[in-house]
Amino acid sequence: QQDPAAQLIKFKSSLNNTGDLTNWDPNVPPCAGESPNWKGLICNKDGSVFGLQLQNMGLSGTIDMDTLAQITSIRTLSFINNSFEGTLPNLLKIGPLRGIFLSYNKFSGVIDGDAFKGMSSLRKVELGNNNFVGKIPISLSQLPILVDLQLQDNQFEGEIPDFEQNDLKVNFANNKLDGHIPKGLRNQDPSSFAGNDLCGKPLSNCKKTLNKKLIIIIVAASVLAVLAIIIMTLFILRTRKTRKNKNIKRQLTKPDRKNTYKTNANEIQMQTKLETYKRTDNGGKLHFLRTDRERFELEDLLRASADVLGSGSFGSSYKAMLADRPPVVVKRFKEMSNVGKEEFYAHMRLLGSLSHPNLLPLLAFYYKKDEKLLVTDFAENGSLASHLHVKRRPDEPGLDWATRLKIIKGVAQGLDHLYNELPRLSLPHGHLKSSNVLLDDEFNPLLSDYGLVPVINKEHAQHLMVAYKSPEFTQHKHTTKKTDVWCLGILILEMLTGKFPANYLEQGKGGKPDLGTWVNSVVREEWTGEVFDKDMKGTKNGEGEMLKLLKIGMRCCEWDIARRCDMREAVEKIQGLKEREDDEEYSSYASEGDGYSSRAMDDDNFSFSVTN
Ligand SMILES: Nc1ncnc2c1ncn2[C@@H]1O[C@H](COP(=O)(O)OP(=O)(O)OP(=O)(O)O)[C@@H](O)[C@H]1O
Repeated sequence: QQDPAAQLIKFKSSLNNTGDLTNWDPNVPPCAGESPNWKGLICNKDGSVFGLQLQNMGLSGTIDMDTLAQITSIRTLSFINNSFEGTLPNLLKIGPLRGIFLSYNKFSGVIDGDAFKGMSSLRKVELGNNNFVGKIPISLSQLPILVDLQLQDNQFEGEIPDFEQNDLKVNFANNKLDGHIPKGLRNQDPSSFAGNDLCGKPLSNCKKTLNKKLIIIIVAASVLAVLAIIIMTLFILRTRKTRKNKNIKRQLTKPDRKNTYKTNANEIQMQTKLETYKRTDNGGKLHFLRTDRERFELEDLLRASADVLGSGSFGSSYKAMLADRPPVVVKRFKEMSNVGKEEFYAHMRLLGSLSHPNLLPLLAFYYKKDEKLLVTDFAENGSLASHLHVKRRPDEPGLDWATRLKIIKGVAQGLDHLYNELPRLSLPHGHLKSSNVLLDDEFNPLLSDYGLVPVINKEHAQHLMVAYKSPEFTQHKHTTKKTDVWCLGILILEMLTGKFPANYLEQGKGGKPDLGTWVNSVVREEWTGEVFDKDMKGTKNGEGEMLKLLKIGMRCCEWDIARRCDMREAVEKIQGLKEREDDEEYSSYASEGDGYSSRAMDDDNFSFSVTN
């Protein structure tokens, strides 16, 4: 890049009223490492310029984007509360910008629809309290990782484009906007839309929609009245079995935290299913795999009452309440014919021989050519996924930091055991994700669905198993021993941020960022303080260890396999995290608490930058 000092001096020459910038001295380097020598700069550790923060300085004149674009390390520009006039500067000149802050100036005019087109790194856009007119530029709604958009107190008019970004917070108050509030913004605070002519959630219903709805309801009611007799007759004519099946559907409700669907109908479903097994496989039997458990037979399962736990990528899972013993889980697998019967039996025996406090034991299996059942223990506290992502009651606390740390340590130990015991498998786990981390009554983690890659049909595995969402597979169609490490990294980031990775797995679809972009946006931005799950309590003094874990997660998610750590290193680093406050170095970052408002992180280091 061009000499940044010279470029900054040139940039300054197009500004008026630069009394606050007198220490911009061409003979002194702008940055000494991450400490700025010149006022209003944010510096990277390597001494390059990360951003300009020229706020409240009475500046006016021209923001010379061509000159700033010569400083290729620039990622954020703030000119809040100055006296700049004219149209929006051409931001596309600095494509990788992550933040642009122009609120409280006198900018005016229409902003071109494409003004933000392709700025895929842009996360924060603040244009509030100016005099912009015309439509909200549609390209803003297409920014994949936008989280903060402030357009309040301008004169934007017309309808709001369809914003659909996850985690986006907007403020459109006091403009001249009208029409429906788009679906993707229904969860925003109502005050963000005040002072416009908008309708629909979170504001009151739109009149037209109400009329339409009323008409629909009246028409539907008349049609229903006419058809009522026919429907009644049909009901009477239905067979008893059909009625039962309808009940099954009706009675299903949303899962609770332990993912159980409480309904008697499910019992019938499971028993019918298992009876089918018995009939079609010559009275085939359940192959029990453990010597450390009391044995049970298929008949015991048939007699058990059962709840549906849920349906995953392979089939449904049921919780079966056997008489006089703890409940077990029966999971149906439809796509498990990758190997012949003998090989399948051998592989099940191998998995059934594994024993570790952090592995959900495989108790038994049932074999049929195109469908298999695997029987495991039931985990009392459901899955990690449900604790992170299912909506809680207000009185239910989220998982605190100490519990999350205990869980990730257990996960690491379980993986370590799999790597030691299944050295011949290239993917000893293969399907590591938060719904396959189950929690016992004391919130100890138990890994499930491990070691199954060899028996799952290849096409199905590649379509649905987590390991095949890794960058090495999506890009180069191969997996390695480090692929499980990538899954571990995603799990770590999910636990720390509370975000659901599946939302990011549909690569590039619907304007969503692909998973890689999401991971990068989590770890590379200067918002480390914001990144942690707000529902994670007990973080006081734990920030240093949380940051260390974030860094481990990032190392595990490294796209470049050569740079990604291996399982051994990941496990050792996780085990090295301190659990107790009085441990030495526990609160290594805590003392810096008040001095920063945001933090930046690069591949090898965390760095802190003062922005306010
Ligand atoms: N042994 C178990 N104890 C308690 N809950 C379980 C158990 N096994 C599965 N569950 C829960 O039941 C639900 C359905 O699980 P299932 O394994 O069928 O699908 P999944 O994990 O969501 O997806 P996949 O099939 O890709 O693994 C999940 O929420 C899971 O966490």
